[in-house]
Amino acid sequence: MTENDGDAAPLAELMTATTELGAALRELIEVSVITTADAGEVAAAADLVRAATARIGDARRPVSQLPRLDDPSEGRRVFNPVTGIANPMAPPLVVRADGDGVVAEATLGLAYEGPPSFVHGGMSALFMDQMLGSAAGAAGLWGMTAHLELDYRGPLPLQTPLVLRARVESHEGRKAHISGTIALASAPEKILVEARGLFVMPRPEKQAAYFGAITDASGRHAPPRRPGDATALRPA
Ligand SMILES: CCCCCCCCCCCCCCCC(=O)SCCNC(=O)CCNC(=O)[C@H](O)C(C)(C)COP(=O)(O)OP(=O)(O)OC[C@H]1O[C@@H](n2cnc3c(N)ncnc32)[C@H](O)[C@@H]1OP(=O)(O)O
Repeated sequence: MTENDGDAAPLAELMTATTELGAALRELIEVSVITTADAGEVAAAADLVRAATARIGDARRPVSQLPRLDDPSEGRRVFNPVTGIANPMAPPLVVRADGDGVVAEATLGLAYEGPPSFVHGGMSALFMDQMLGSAAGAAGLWGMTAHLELDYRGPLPLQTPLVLRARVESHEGRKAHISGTIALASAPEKILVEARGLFVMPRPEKQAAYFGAITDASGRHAPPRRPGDATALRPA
């Protein structure tokens, strides 16, 4: 938590409630694409969802303001669309250090479908982008995706445990070359998706232009104290 978060108890309560909402929405998304309920039931569900949206929809933060629950200087982004526990778009991937890289497991439902019964290729690119970025972070580097390419060697089945890996291959100056793979957890040696990416730490003037107006939940901005803290919020 950052020092300006105030009392820890309400924040813990907010984290619990927000995580609960994320989990409930994740279930809702999956059920919404897999349900065989009739039209009346689906329409009634839509009304319920709109009522829920109205209940919390009036209080909104601007895009330049980080959520109260985030602490990017410690890598906590609860609404990240791949790893964020509170973002229903995220499986979420739980990325952990493993050897000289990072690893995560995922079992994807029908909300991620591309070809019938298989994962959408764009989803694989999204997950690889995040995994490559996490590998950079785990190696003490950071950068924005400058180039990302994938080879799809075999389709990824839905509802089947997958294993995702990434590692930094080389780095020099502001550039890091990072690779990643996706395979079935039951056959980890048979690579189905291969990714290669170039991550570049933006030059200082670009960092300032991109992130200079970002504030924490109390409206305060603090300049980065280390390369990974483009939106660092700890007081200098
Ligand atoms: C245990 C786990 C812990 C984990 C703990 C941390 C977790 C943390 C996870 C976060 C994971 C987020 C993962 C998602 C990451 C995004 O989604 S980032 C969003 C998508 N990317 C973007 O929007 C970037 C858009 N592009 C840009 O803004 C600019 O092109 C860049 C990338 C900032 C580079 O601009 P710049 O700083 O002016 O760099 P520039 O001087 O042009 O180029 C520098 C060098 O890179 C080369 N380069 C630049 N672009 C390219 C290119 N496209 N192709 C080839 N070479 C290039 C240049 O040729 C140059 O090479 P050298 O001449 O130095 O050899």
